[in-house]
Amino acid sequence: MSIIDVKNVDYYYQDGERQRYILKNTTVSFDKGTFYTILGQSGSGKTTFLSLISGLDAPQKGDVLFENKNIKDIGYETFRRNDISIVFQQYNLVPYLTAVENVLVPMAITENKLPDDPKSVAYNLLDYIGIVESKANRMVNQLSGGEQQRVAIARALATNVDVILADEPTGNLDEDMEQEIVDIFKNLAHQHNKCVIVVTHSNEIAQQSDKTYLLRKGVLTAYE
Ligand SMILES: Nc1ncnc2c1ncn2[C@@H]1O[C@H](COP(=O)(O)OP(=O)(O)OP(=O)(O)O)[C@@H](O)[C@H]1O
Repeated sequence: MSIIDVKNVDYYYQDGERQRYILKNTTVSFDKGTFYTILGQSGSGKTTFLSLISGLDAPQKGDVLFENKNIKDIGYETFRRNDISIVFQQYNLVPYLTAVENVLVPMAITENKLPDDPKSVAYNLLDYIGIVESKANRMVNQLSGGEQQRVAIARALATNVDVILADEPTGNLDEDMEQEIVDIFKNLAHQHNKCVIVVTHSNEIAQQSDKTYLLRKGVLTAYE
């Protein structure tokens, strides 16, 4: 059974009198244990697609299902808090907190059952992702870009969700760092059975994913 189903979704922006379609009658499913990329040029609607499957925005027509339940019925806020995590290009960390404090933030918000000692879990997650304890205790704005993105991924894992979404997660990083981050995503899908969906304009990243969809002129097609 798929974990996310997009069913017959239309999404458009009103542009004066005209409706500008970003998605037209889109149907697609995503499974656990798989690393997906959504490939599209700038302005093709990748971020919009991610907003719809993360419950940050709602389609004008059609439905998004999580574990066969409509996310509208789960409640968008509840869905965002408990069922998915997002990694952003700009990291979106809280600059005046340490790395480990950033990882603790979603743990304080989620309703998911968490281990008794969230702090040691946060240190373990950071360590797993390559941030040792001395760095975990630093303010995040004193870490490099690649390190900050690792903290953002550890934060995405903190609530133990099955779906990890990412919007151009390596857009600010050099090639070596990009490869390390892509390897982490692969590992999360293949060793930890997560559903990982990365939107990107990078063919190099798409080639390393298990399945790629191309978004162009409102149409999402499987890319072989
Ligand atoms: N709130 C809005 N109102 C009207 N048009 C919008 C709005 N948000 C986005 N758009 C337009 O919709 C199109 C798709 O935007 P989106 O940000 O989803 O594309 P993208 O593929 O993520 O682009 P990029 O890679 O440059 O971030 C763009 O042309 C954008 O200008």
